[in-house]
Amino acid sequence: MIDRDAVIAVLDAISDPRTGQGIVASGLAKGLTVTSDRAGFVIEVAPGDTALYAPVRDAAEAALKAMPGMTRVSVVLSAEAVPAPARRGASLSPAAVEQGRPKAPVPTDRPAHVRRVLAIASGKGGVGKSTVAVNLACALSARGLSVGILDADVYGPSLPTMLGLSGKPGYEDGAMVPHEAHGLKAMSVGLLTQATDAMVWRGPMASQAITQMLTQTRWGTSEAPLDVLVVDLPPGTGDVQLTLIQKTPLDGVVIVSTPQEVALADARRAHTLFEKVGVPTLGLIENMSGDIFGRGGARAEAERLGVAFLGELPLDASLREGGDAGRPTTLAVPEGVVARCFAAVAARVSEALKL
Ligand SMILES: Nc1ncnc2c1ncn2[C@@H]1O[C@H](COP(=O)(O)OP(=O)(O)OP(=O)(O)O)[C@@H](O)[C@H]1O
Repeated sequence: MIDRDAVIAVLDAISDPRTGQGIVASGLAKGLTVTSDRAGFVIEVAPGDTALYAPVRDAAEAALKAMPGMTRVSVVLSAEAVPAPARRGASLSPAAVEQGRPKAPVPTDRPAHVRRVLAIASGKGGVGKSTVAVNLACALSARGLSVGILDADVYGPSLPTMLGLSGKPGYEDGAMVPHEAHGLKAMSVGLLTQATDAMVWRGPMASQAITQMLTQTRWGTSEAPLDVLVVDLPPGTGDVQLTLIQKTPLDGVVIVSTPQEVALADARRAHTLFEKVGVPTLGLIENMSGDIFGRGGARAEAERLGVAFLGELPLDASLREGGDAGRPTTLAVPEGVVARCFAAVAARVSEALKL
């Protein structure tokens, strides 16, 4: 059983050559995902810095692989198209936003026979976005809706683990056939590629692959359309996310945050990004709410932003265990606190999306 703190300690023993700090402490390791036997994250650097950071990636990979119980490690070194400081501005600049939804009300990438597309986003990695995506999908399905889930989290695809999926999707009449798990139709970038194949997942290729999975998967048919497709986005507000949300006809987004200020600041940034491209934020969910991280931060933030607060999920070992075992807690313990929380969120989301 790999412990997230142990992973962070291992990574912080490696220095960021620019700052001299540990690579987690310096913010270099992004989107860190730790499951029971795997870990992965992404290092985003300016194009001129790849040679400088390649040894850091190699050292991190070697150090993680040496941890007892670790079966798969994915460290992605990704060079941005423009240097990082300029990129952040560009993500939210009027020029970027100009290309957004309001000017293009009928995006071409709408998947066929899918009534609504709901994104699950977070400003920060590791806040429980995938956990929320999977459990919310189950809760929507429990309302009698036909539900699909697309794991677009190129930095750390966790759907295969969380739903117990393996094997490539089928292919029929020019379209991919999604897996079925717990009544959900499911696709994940993790099923299409080895996550260790770092180079494949550079920005532009990542969004291309996701667009393909979105539009070339048989989610529904004319007789049996899919009611809602839940898309688990990669964490953050960088290029991959921007391209995706500009290309994808999202009907709404649910933003997941932990209660700490750092996570909330990123959640705020995510909300701003979606707002600017015309995708309504259906609400904020506070995850890992409770003693360790505090409570109530996301509710207050939702109020400040003028969006709905959808609920708080406690820090609960069953969520982690359910995720690791491929059995979402919402289904495993249907009368529990977690399932009740997601049932309420599903009701509000259904209403907002007119499902
Ligand atoms: N409320 C919770 N209580 C306990 N563990 C949780 C909770 N929510 C999520 N986790 C665990 O935290 C880890 C990270 O969660 P998850 O993969 O859902 O986050 P994420 O935001 O999708 O991460 P990333 O963006 O880095 O892919 C997982 O091991 C998950 O099981």
